[in-house]
Amino acid sequence: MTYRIAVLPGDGIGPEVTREAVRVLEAVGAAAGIRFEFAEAPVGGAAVDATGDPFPPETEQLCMAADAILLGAVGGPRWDREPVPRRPESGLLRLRKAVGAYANLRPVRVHPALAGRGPLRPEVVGGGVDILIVRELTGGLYYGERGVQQEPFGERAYDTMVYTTPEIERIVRMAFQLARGRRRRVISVDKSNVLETSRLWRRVTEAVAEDFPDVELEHMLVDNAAMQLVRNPQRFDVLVTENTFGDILSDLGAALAGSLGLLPSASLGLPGRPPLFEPVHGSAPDIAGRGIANPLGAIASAAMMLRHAFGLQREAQAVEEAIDDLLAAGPWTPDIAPPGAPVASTEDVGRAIARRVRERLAPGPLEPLGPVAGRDGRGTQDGRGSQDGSGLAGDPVAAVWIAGEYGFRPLPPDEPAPPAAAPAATGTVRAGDPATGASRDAMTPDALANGPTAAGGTAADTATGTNGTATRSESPVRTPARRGTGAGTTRRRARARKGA
Ligand SMILES: NC(=O)c1ccc[n+]([C@@H]2O[C@H](COP(=O)([O-])OP(=O)(O)OC[C@H]3O[C@@H](n4cnc5c(N)ncnc54)[C@H](O)[C@@H]3O)[C@@H](O)[C@H]2O)c1
Ligand SMILES: CC(C)[C@H](C(=O)O)[C@@H](O)C(=O)O
Ligand SMILES: [Mg+2]
Repeated sequence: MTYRIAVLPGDGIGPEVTREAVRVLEAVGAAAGIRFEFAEAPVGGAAVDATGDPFPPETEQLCMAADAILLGAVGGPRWDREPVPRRPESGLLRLRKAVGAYANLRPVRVHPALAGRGPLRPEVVGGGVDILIVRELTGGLYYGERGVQQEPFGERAYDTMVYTTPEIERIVRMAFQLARGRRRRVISVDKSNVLETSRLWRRVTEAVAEDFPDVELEHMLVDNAAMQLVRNPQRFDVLVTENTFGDILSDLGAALAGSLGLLPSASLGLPGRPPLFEPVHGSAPDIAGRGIANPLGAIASAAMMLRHAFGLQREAQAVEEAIDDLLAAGPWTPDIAPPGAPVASTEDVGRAIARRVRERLAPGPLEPLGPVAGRDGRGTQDGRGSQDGSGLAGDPVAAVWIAGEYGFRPLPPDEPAPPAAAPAATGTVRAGDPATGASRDAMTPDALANGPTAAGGTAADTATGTNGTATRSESPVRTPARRGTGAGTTRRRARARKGA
C-alpha cells in the first residue's frame, strides 16, 4: 500500500516545519514498513512568486490526486499589498474550498510539563486541559460576498456572513459524534444575541442535539467563550463554532497550550476529496529563516494524518507519544524551553522525534500500547483501528466521516457506525474507496455548499443510502421542539442517557 502525500510547504516558517514533519513521516514509513510517496508543490506567496497564482492549477491537480495534503503556512509582509486574487491567504482559502475541507479539528491540550510555562498560571491550565475545537472551515465571512465601493465620503467596504442549514448541520453533527468518543460535552459558540447566522446556528444545533441525548449541550456567546477559555479551560470538551470565531478562539487556545507552534489541525471534508493537515500557526515572519520555529504543530498534524487519513492508529500514537516525551524532556525550541535550558533548533527537534518514533515502531517485541483513549478519546486496544479489525469503528472521526459520506443522515444514538472499510491496510477512509463501496457521488459538493435547492429541499434530499444507491429522504434537521434561548443567554441542557 502506498500513501500519496501532497506536500505544500508555503511561506516563512512553513518550509522549515514541514521538512521536519516529512522527516517524521519518513521515519514512520521506514520503521513500520509503510510506503509514503511525497510530491511537493508551491502554494501561497511561493506560488505567487513562481506562477503569479497562490493556488496554481498544477498544485490543485497534485492535491486532488493525493490521499492527503500536508501544508506548512502561507503569507508574509511581502505579499500583503497584493490584490486579493494574488494574496497567499486566498490560495489557502481556495485550497480548503477545493477539497471541501469543512471540518477543521484543532485539538488543544496542555502538557503537564508546560503548564507553568505559558502566560497562564499553572492552577488554571494544569489539571488536564483537553479541548477539541471543531471549526467550520468553508463558510461564513471567509466565503461571503465582499467588496469595496467608492462613496462621496470615502470608501465603503463590506463582508457578509452566510450560513445554510446543511452547512451548520454537518459540522455540528460531527462535533456531537466526536464528543461521544470523548467526555460527551459540546459547547456551541455563537453570537446569537446579535447575528442572524448565529440564531440559525443555534436552531440547527438544538435540532441536531435531539439525536444525541447522551451528549450534553451548552450554548455560549463568543465573547463569554473567550473569557471562559482563559478563566476555566477545563470546562471545555468539544467546542464547535463557525469559521471566524474558530480562527480566533484557536489562537487563544494556543496560549493555553504554551505556544502557537504546538497546535495541529486536521481538515476533513467532502467525499472523494483528500483531507488537509496543517499546523494552526502562520508563516511567522518574525522568526522565519532562523531555524528556531517549533515544528511540533506540523509534526502533530502529520500524526493526525496517519490517524484520520490512513487509519494508522498505532503509528499516529507513536508520533504523539514521542511528542509527549520530548515536551517533558527536551530538546525544546525557544518558544517552550524552560528558563535557563539550552534551546534547540527546528531540525534538532524533528530529528529527536524521528529517532523516538523509530525506537517505538522498531520491529521486535513491542510493549503493549494499551488503550489509546486520551487524545480526542480515540483509539483501541491494539492501537490500530477497531478491535474487530475493521480499522474504522474504533475511530469516532472516521465513523463520523463515513456517516457523512452517506449523506449526513442522522446517525441515531444506538445505531452502530456504518459499514467500515476493510482492514487498516486498505488505508484511506475517504468515500469512493472501493473498500467501502461508497459512492463518490454520495453528496455533491454543490449540494452541500449551496444548501437549500430551488425546489425548497436541502442538500440532504439527495442523500445516498448505505448501499450506495441514491435515495430521497427528509432533511435530517427537524424543526426543533424547543428553540434557542435567544439573546445573550447561556443555557445548559443536560440530557439523560437514552433509556436510562
Ligand atoms: N494557516 C496559515 O497558513 C496561516 C495561519 C495564520 C497566519 N497566517 C499568515 O501568516 C502571516 C503571519 O501572521 P501572524 O504573525 O499574525 O501569525 P503567526 O501564526 O505567523 O505568528 C504569530 C506569533 O506566533 C509565533 N509563532 C507562530 N508559529 C510558531 C512556531 N511554529 N514556533 C514558534 N513560534 C511561532 C510567531 O513567531 C509570532 O510571534 C500572515 O501573513 C498571516 O496571514 C497563515
Ligand atoms: C491565513 C488564514 C486565512 C487562516 C484562517 O484564518 O483560516 C489562518 O489564520 C488559520 O488559522 O489557519
Ligand atoms: Mg488563524
